[in-house]
Amino acid sequence: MCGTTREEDARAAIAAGVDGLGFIFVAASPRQVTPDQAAKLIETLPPFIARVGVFRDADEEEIKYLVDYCGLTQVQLHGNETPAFCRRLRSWRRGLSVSKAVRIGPAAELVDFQAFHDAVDSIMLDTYVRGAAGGTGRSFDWSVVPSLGISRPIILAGGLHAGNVVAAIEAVRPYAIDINSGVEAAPGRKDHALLHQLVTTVRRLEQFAGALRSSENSTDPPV
Ligand SMILES: O=C(O)c1ccccc1N[C@@H]1O[C@H](COP(=O)(O)O)[C@@H](O)[C@H]1O
Repeated sequence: MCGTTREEDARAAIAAGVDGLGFIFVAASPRQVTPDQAAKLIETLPPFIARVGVFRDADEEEIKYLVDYCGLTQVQLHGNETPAFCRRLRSWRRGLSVSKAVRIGPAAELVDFQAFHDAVDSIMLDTYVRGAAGGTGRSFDWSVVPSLGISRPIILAGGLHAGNVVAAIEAVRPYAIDINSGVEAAPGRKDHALLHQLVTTVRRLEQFAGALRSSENSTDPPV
């Protein structure tokens, strides 16, 4: 879950079952947190929860500083960061997970996904909206994803909410999803009921898919 600004939202997200929390360091965002806010929130988190810093065309040294200062385990890059930039961050700190966000839409950014193959740990797909870096609450045409030739794990983002998340997962089959404005009462203030509803929906789908896989793999003879 991205756009964490309050401790009660972090607690609710973890109780609902999210695997990671995102902290936005983008000045234009209504969900922006200061380094001190992020560090304090991160201090309260239990083990095994990913701590993700969200940046847009930030200075490399600033990102490195915030990784250490806040204890980030992952960075999510929403600007024009190049493969070389991503590669440098990834090799700077072994274990730091680097995700490049790419916006998809009618005027989609032209991206050579192969050039990012050995530069990032995952590709985040978000919706292209002119003039916006992210957090638009808008989804894109998921059917284009297979034609993009992405060879890294896909994190699907962009306007996901309890009402469309199953269709989104079925269409894209992503490694993970990122939720943000679809679980908010207002920018930066998560709605705990919406959050619970969305995460429960995803977990149910996972269990269902797991049950299907295990029945397909069953070696029991038919009765
Ligand atoms: O949420 C923001 O304000 C934001 C600002 C700048 C860069 C990224 C931002 N959020 C990311 O946008 C996607 C999609 O969000 P939504 O579900 O459409 O609201 C998500 O990855 C957020 O991490």
